[in-house]
This record gives sequence, C-alpha cells and structure tokens, in this order.
Amino acid sequence: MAQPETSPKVAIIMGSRSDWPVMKKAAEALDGLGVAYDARVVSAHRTPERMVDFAKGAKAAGFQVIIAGAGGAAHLPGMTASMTTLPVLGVPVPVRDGLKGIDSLLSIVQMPGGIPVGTLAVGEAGAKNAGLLAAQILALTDPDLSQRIEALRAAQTDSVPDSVED
Ligand SMILES: Nc1c(C(=O)O)ncn1[C@@H]1O[C@H](COP(=O)(O)O)[C@@H](O)[C@H]1O
Repeated sequence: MAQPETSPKVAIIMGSRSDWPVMKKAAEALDGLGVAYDARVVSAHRTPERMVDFAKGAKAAGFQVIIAGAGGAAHLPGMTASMTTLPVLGVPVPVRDGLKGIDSLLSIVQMPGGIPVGTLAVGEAGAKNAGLLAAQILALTDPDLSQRIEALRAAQTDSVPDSVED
C-alpha cells in the first residue's frame, strides 16, 4: 500500500530568487541529512500578503522550523517571526550592490525583545548552518535523524587532517 507522503517540516523562504545561490546551501545541508523541505520566494516588501498567508499558515501546514534568508533591508525573517511561534532561523544574504551583508545582518539580528529570530552568519556558511540547525531541532524528536547528524559530525571530524602538508 502506498504510504501517505509526509509534508516537509522545514520551510526555506527567501526575499528573491536572487538569494537562491546562497540559500541552496541550507537545502543541500537538509538533503544530506534526508530532511524534506519546501523552498519558496516570499517577500515582506514585494509580496506582503503572500508573506502574511505563509507565516500565519506555516504551523497548520505542518512546518516545524522556518529558515528565512534575505538581503539588504532584510525584514522578512523578523516579520515572519512576528506572525508565528515556530522557530525562525534568519540568514543574512550579501547583495551585489549592498554592504557585504552587514546591512542584512544588522536588519535580522537586532530584533526587539519578544520576537526572537535565531540569526546565522552572513552568506553560504550561515545558510548551511541554518540547514544543519533546523535538522538538529527536528532531531530532538527524531532519533534516526539524530543518529545521521552524529554520523555526519564524526565524518567531518575524520576528514580534518592534523598535518599542514600531505
Ligand atoms: N530583504 C528583502 C525582502 C524582505 O525583507 O521582505 N524582500 C526582498 N529582499 C531582498 O532584496 C534583495 C534584492 O532582490 P532582487 O535581486 O530581486 O532585486 C534580495 O537579497 C532580497 O532578499
């Protein structure tokens, strides 16, 4: 009998398609751990109603963690967090004509008390870590996933040489 498809527990949202080259690092981290996700463009500035619908409906849609990436005046993570009690992980995306991601970082990290956004590092490393952190949150209630994360950490440790040359 066909199993019912489980809906993804992680949503990756971003302010623009132009953020995808950075944000796909979060997707790749989740892929590597066998965690399903849904990735879509949602902008607080350009598609405010889509953002409200997404944020207010995210819990009912089955999501447990939201990763939100945006560049420049990055209001998307904070605005999303204001409309849901799901954990929101914010990824500052450096934009071409921007301030190397500092603009985005400060926009995301300086939330007023009461509406938390877990802010990651600027750029690809931040996106990768957002994916890993989302998986670690899910692993609190998923022992199989927890084991896969332990294995990934062990493999990472094994791959780091202690010598400075071959
Ligand atoms: N910061 C936001 C928001 C938002 O916060 O709602 N919506 C789009 N953007 C950002 O604008 C940058 C430039 O977007 P374009 O490349 O589409 O001009 C992107 O990094 C996007 O995340």
